[in-house]
Amino acid sequence: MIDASDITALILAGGRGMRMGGVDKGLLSFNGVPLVQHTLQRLQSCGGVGHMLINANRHLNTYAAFGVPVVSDDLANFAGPLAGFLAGLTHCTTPYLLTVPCDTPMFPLDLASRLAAALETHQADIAMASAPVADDNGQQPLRPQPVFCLLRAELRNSLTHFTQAGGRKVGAWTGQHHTVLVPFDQAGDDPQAFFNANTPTELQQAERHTP
Ligand SMILES: Nc1nc2c(ncn2[C@@H]2O[C@H](COP(=O)(O)OP(=O)(O)OP(=O)(O)O)[C@@H](O)[C@H]2O)c(=O)[nH]1
Repeated sequence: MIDASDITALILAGGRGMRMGGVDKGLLSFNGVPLVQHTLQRLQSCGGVGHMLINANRHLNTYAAFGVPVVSDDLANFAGPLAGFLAGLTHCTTPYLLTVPCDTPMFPLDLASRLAAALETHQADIAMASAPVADDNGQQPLRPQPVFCLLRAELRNSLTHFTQAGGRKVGAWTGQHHTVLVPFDQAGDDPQAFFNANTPTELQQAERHTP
């Protein structure tokens, strides 16, 4: 059984945040608390992870003040979330890495435990969340949530090779491995859990949401 102490959570806060005006999203206030701190507290309160890392590429001293090791991308020029995955896999000392973006403040509290259970059950390499997303036809099909992944740490070499060859898409890399999609559409699941705040308006919307 995968124990919480076997899992390091990596908070992805290394993006450009262009739709937010180019600001460092993790440091934006969410109900009076920086998004990265809110994410840390939510991960702590769920108890499913034993260790944490912050992945950031700007304001490193500010991030360090949250009391968790900060790791930056080795890949240059904001290469995308996979650059963050690689930084996390390089620095984590546990057998599993959980990736959680800083801009999805209502993410499920049982994220780690459900991904871990699915990884074990299916003997998979990667467990990726999937969640209902409204489409233009008023339907809510399940869609992969590629920045919510539980990864085996031994995938580091694979990701190194993939990114060295120029690969940048999360799905293109995870598709090379045994990946299980874990649906978060069960009774009791918050349909807004994977709502991510890319713009100032969306951040205000998230603040108004009461889970
Ligand atoms: N380490 C790292 N993380 C990234 C990078 N780009 C995006 N991310 C993270 O991946 C997650 C999803 O990012 P996006 O919303 O697609 O990109 P963003 O940079 O946050 O925002 P936009 O520039 O508006 O697209 C967020 O948690 C980002 O912090 C990157 O170049 N490096």
